[in-house]
Amino acid sequence: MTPWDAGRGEGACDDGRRVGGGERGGRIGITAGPGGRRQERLLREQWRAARRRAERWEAASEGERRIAAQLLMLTERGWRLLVDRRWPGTRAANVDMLLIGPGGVFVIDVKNWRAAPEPSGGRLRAGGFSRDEHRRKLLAVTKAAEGAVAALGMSPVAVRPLMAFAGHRVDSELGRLRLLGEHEIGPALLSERTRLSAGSVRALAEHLGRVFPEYEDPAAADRTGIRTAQNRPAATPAAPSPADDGLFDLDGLRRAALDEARRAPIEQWMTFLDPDQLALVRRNWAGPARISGPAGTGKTVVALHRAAYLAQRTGGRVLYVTFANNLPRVQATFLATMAPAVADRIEFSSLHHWARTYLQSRDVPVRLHREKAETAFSLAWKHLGRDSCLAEIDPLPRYWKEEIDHVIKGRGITSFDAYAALPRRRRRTSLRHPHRQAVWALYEAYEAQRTERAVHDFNDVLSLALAEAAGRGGHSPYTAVVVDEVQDLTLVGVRLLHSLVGDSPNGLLLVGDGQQAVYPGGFRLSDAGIDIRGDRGQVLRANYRNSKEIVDTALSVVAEDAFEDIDGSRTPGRRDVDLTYHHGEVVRAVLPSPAAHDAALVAVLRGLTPQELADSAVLCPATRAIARYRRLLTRAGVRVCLLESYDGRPVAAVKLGSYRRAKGLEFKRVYLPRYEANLTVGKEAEDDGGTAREQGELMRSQLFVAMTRARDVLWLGSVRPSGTAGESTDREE
Ligand SMILES: Nc1ncnc2c1ncn2[C@@H]1O[C@H](COP(=O)(O)OP(=O)(O)OP(=O)(O)O)[C@@H](O)[C@H]1O
Repeated sequence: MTPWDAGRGEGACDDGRRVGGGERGGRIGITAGPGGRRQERLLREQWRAARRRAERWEAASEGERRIAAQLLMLTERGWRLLVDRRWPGTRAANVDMLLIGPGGVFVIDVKNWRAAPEPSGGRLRAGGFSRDEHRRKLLAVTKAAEGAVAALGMSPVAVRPLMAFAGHRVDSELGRLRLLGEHEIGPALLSERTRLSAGSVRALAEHLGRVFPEYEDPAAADRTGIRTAQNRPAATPAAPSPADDGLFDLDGLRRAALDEARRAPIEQWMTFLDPDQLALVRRNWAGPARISGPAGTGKTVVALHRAAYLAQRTGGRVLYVTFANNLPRVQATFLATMAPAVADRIEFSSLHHWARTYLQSRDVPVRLHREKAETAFSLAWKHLGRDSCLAEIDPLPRYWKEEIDHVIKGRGITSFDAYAALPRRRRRTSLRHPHRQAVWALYEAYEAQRTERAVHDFNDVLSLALAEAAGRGGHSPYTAVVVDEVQDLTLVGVRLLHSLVGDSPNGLLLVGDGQQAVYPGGFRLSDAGIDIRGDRGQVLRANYRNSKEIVDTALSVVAEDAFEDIDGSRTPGRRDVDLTYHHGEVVRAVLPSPAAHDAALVAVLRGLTPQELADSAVLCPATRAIARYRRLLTRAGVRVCLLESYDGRPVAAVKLGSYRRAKGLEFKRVYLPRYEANLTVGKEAEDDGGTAREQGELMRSQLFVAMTRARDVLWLGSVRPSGTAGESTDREE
């Protein structure tokens, strides 16, 4: 029985019957029937041939030769193996093997130990003795390999250290280090998810072959255990610096990787980054840092790679937080695909969920009760709001609830004096002193009603967590905190996250874009006591998601809406964006009636292939519309997956959700039925002193976010009764 048979029997393939190519790294496929028997025969022949080739190596043991033979089997499936290489920058140190294949780059140290390895307390032991120096050396060589592949734009998350043990059965992990026995190594590597194309494997192997030249000190033969007996070069060339490495068409490599990713489902994750992005992933920052940039510039990509990189480097835990509930699930799925070795050390959570769990773990009672808190507000509004001067500005309670949530409680304001003097960021409607007094009275009445009911609202949860975190002594459980979509957090939320890591080097990373704020209110980083200076504030500028047509359409919605970012800078709505993607198109479907509009939407969705449908989303401004389109589509036989249930794994259904929930996500095709309905809000009301203008601006921001989710097609549905001036159909649907 070959180790490959063993792998099959132990479930290295999902169903033990298939595969070959696809999402796994060129895995061996055995199917039942005559074809399966043929494949099995081929497999056995390959194994015998690999064993013969491995015999040519002067390996110290039969077990090591078996490992070599297993890796040679991989070379039949598009993997490249570099054996016994010199560690650049050292004279005597060597690297046993570098293996490059669809599953990534593996830096391999082969061990022929009598005793089995015992990972314990983050250290490596065997036979009762510490063997940790071997772990440390392998991690150091891996770092050199990460630096080498970075020259080709490859993220460090695709490089993994691996110790292979001759004569033992092992399959475990020690931090980012994978420990595999001679039986386990082949099947384990083949079941790695595909992340590199054949062209990338070739280019990386050639590049690494030059950076890590063949080892040539014959005296070291015994030490390395495995070495080629033939064709040893007479002299070893010096390792070229990446800059001298003129043989690579880096852009070509990246383009090929991208073309491949674009054909794949939208959930495919990236291994190659651009040099600016990669530099941010690997950067050493002396304190809190911030990455901003327009929609689609790769902020989340960088943040996820950075989280994985920090988890790899530090061995500690990383907290990755966003405001929205659904996003952490999706991002956790992406990260687990991209960097499985560290996935269990990166915690993805929405801010409120994290705060509640944290308070529970500290035995702080939390009585979050949304409905009772809403009742408390309704009563306060009835008694003190609706007949006050506030009703002159906006007779509906919603605006005033937002004022309390986002401006007063969200910013941790606890006295009227502080509120009276507060610049109300991102709130356009100006409030004079009597209005602020009325708001404060409403706030106090709400707090009294809420306290009477003994319940908390969402802001209370964050304030309680902040008080607890600020008062706690000892070490934080996190070495780093990454905050995505930071513009939607409240000031108290940002203070809370800052308190977990303080100003420690590489501790806090804030990622976001003020133009995509979809909640009212705002704050400045300086209000949170976070000082981001010099190179710790970085801006990404190249949009990788949207074509010019889509960007122009989205920007035209917010063109008049200048916005203030969390660093206090003011930017015009129509900002400059560097475009790199050119394939997306805008399709406008202008229909004479709501019924015709909906029929057109259904028709276009029904015309999609299952894969196209899976890469599509229908986005609506409000919950009522979502319920309506859900019924409509389901009745028409179009499978629907609500965005709140989507977790980033490919699912054969069109996604459906609100503009807000689509935040941070992207789809190949985005359908916005009746998109223009919100465009006019607040336009007529311009400066009448009311809140319509501000609310219109918020709706436009949300529509902007929804539009910029589209990569290949942005479908804009609208209704204009026949004969209405300006009717047009840019493309028949
Ligand atoms: N270097 C790159 N080369 C090619 N594509 C890239 C690159 N960086 C990011 N992308 C792709 O661009 C798209 C946008 O990336 P991402 O979601 O990280 O952007 P973002 O700035 O967070 O967007 P938003 O703010 O709109 O949510 C993704 O499809 C991502 O895979």
